[in-house]
Amino acid sequence: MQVAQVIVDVPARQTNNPFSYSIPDNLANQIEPGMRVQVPFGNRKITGFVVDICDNSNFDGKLKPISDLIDLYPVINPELLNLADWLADQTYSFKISCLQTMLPGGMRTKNKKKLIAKNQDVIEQHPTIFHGQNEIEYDRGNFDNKTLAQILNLQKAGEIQVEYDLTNHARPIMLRAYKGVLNSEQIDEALKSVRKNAIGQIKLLNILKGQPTDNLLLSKWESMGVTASTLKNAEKKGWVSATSKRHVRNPFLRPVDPSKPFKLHPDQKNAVDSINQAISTQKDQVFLLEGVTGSGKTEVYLQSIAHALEMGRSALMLVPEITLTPQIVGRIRSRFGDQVAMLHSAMSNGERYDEWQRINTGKAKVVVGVRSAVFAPLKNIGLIIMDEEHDSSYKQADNPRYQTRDVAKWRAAYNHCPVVLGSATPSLESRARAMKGVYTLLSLPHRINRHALPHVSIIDMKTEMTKHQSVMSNKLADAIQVRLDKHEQIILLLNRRGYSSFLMCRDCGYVPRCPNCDISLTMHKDTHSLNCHYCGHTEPIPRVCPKCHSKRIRGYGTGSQQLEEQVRNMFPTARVLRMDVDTTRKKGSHEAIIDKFGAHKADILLGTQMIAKGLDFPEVTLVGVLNADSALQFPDFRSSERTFELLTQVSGRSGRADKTGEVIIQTFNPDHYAIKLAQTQDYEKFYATEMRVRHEGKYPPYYYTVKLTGNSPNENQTASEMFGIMNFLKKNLSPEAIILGPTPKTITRINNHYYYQIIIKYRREPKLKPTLDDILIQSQKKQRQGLQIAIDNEPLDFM
Ligand SMILES: Nc1ncnc2c1ncn2[C@@H]1O[C@H](COP(=O)(O)OP(=O)(O)OP(=O)(O)O)[C@@H](O)[C@H]1O
Ligand SMILES: [Zn+2]
Ligand SMILES: [Zn+2]
Repeated sequence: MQVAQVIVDVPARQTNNPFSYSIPDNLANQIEPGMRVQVPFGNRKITGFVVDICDNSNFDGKLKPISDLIDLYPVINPELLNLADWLADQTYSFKISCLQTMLPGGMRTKNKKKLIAKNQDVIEQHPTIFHGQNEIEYDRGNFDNKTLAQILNLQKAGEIQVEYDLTNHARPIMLRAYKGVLNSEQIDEALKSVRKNAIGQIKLLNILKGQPTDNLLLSKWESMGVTASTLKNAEKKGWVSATSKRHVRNPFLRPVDPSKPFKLHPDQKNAVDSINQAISTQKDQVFLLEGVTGSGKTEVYLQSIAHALEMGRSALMLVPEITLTPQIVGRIRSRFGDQVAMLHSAMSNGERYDEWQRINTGKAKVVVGVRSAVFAPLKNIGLIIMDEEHDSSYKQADNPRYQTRDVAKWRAAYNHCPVVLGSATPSLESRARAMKGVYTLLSLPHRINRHALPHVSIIDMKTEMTKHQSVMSNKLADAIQVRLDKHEQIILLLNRRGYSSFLMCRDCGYVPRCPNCDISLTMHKDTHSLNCHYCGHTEPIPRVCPKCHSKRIRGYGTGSQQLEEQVRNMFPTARVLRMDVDTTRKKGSHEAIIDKFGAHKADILLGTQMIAKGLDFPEVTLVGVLNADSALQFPDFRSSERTFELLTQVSGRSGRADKTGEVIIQTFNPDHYAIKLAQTQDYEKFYATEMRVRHEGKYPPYYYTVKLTGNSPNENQTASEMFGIMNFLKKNLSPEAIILGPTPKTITRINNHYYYQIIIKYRREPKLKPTLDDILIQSQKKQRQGLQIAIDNEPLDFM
């Protein structure tokens, strides 16, 4: 008897141990690891992943059998099954959540499925399955195990295709395709038989004469001047045969012109040579490609990907959330065409599924995507690239709380291929590893255009005058005018969305706060509302103060909406675009803004940090940062690094082509080292300074860290549970481990839940892993009492 080991999905009773279920005899050898099944659990049926199959006669038949198959082929391949084990261990999360994370959204729930026959023969040979239809809905109730076994065999043999029906919109679209079936003599005969004025038919026959007999889509025939009705007629006469081809939704909104590789500059060539060497020798070496903004890192990626493809292998390129994607994807597609698949959070479930399918079946060899694409089912990976490796979007905030970099390195080791971490401002962790020789450092110290980096000036807002109560200094306003006069483009960064950051009564000082969270509400003028950016609460903007009824209630702290209004008033003839979360909600709006600005149909692009990174607009010669202090204000050990990185990245958008660029940074902290060093864009000095700060404060990369967060609707309960955990940690860890807290989080209450945290800092702590595993298992019981515990290995922040 065969036994399936199944990781089940029971939210309140999670465990990493699989449960055993018997496989019904007539499905023996049909079920594979990586398929999802339904199994009985208590008196319910639940879903789970098969992780192993064993032939074991020790089980005496008391095992309950698997009740249903959810997948008809493995949706998790052997590499990813292995990875899930490691990931669960690394991130203190349950295997089930790791496995679910690996599937594209939309496939995580139970979907309807369709079986599509490859051709007429399959339909005719299996009347009990297809009943003469080309495609049927797969419903488990309709088939006994024997028929199911037949279906599984057919799918393995490629005779039928299994489609997941994700939503109504995502239903596969079938297109008609026709191919010629006559030989040339038959064609000549047919030509003689048709009437002289049957122009369509004559045209079709002549095309058939010159063409190999491939299946061509109707649209293709139409582009050659053959109509659908001509083809239908020809089908009746037996000149052509018809089939249906599945239409793959195309997530790439616009066509891209092909591009040729550039002749590399010496630094670029050096980098490409080293990377390609590692690809050729199948070495899982990690490179840190440190290149100033505009130094041609992307070209290095492209030529290394080309080499991996030449070696018959695939390539995975990861980019940060949303911002970079449209421009970078365009550049990759222009080089590698249809081999490229994209995985992106702004895609629909259907689009993501289609791309996932193209990757899974080996049709797509190059994957470009955000964080979750690190789980793309690519096989035989020859190169993994992480662009902007320092970016915070690479760390997942929810379970499993993984760092993409670590997953990338795991996959590189598994596939015997190199990883390239690219950045102008590498994370301190990565740079420190490069200094120790764990990573190989490759550097691109010059801009491609050989211009110096843009000139950066700092404006002290404590002393600077501003125009008409605006957030803009006179100097910045003047500089904008100069560029407008020269028809050059400008980027303005204000890292705060909404209209005003809060509302305050000038008479009594009242500030409207969120009823569910410990935070003031943000004013949004377009929706005429006060919004909470944490829980989504909204309420109307009051006309009078709810407390003292004064009419003098006003917004404070300019957000991007208000900046847009101010800029339009100050420069009435300038064409202005705004890019932030609020203007890019609609699908395609992000690309639309980038396209419009790229085509110079606007003069000023303003927005939040979305505009800071990766964009490559040659006409931009001025970048203005309205409030460089936004990130510095956070009480966190990484706030200097974030500030330096943001300022350096946004400065890098200026002067990328033949015109020299300029940057103006407004700040209330002109003497802070992160701002001063961003002015000279001196990463080396920043690295040295910040490493000293981290050393003194016992922060990463000198110390490893873990953050434990607890929350519940009851503050006392949260606090006392967290004290219990702290005592447990103290008892189990060595005296060298530093345990901070429990303390309330910076924003203690979110959505009426109270948050407390404990930080552990350590250098070597062999007992930490078992202790935290224990806490994870214990947290299952606590969860039933309303307390949620999260363990974050190497958290991004201590807030
Ligand atoms: N060898 C080359 N010859 C000519 N032009 C090049 C070469 N390499 C890159 N370029 C061009 O130089 C510009 C800057 O390069 P690229 O965008 O790749 O830099 P980057 O380092 O990735 O930038 P950033 O990190 O600032 O986003 C691009 O427009 C690119 O097409
Ligand atoms: Zn008031
Ligand atoms: Zn709220």
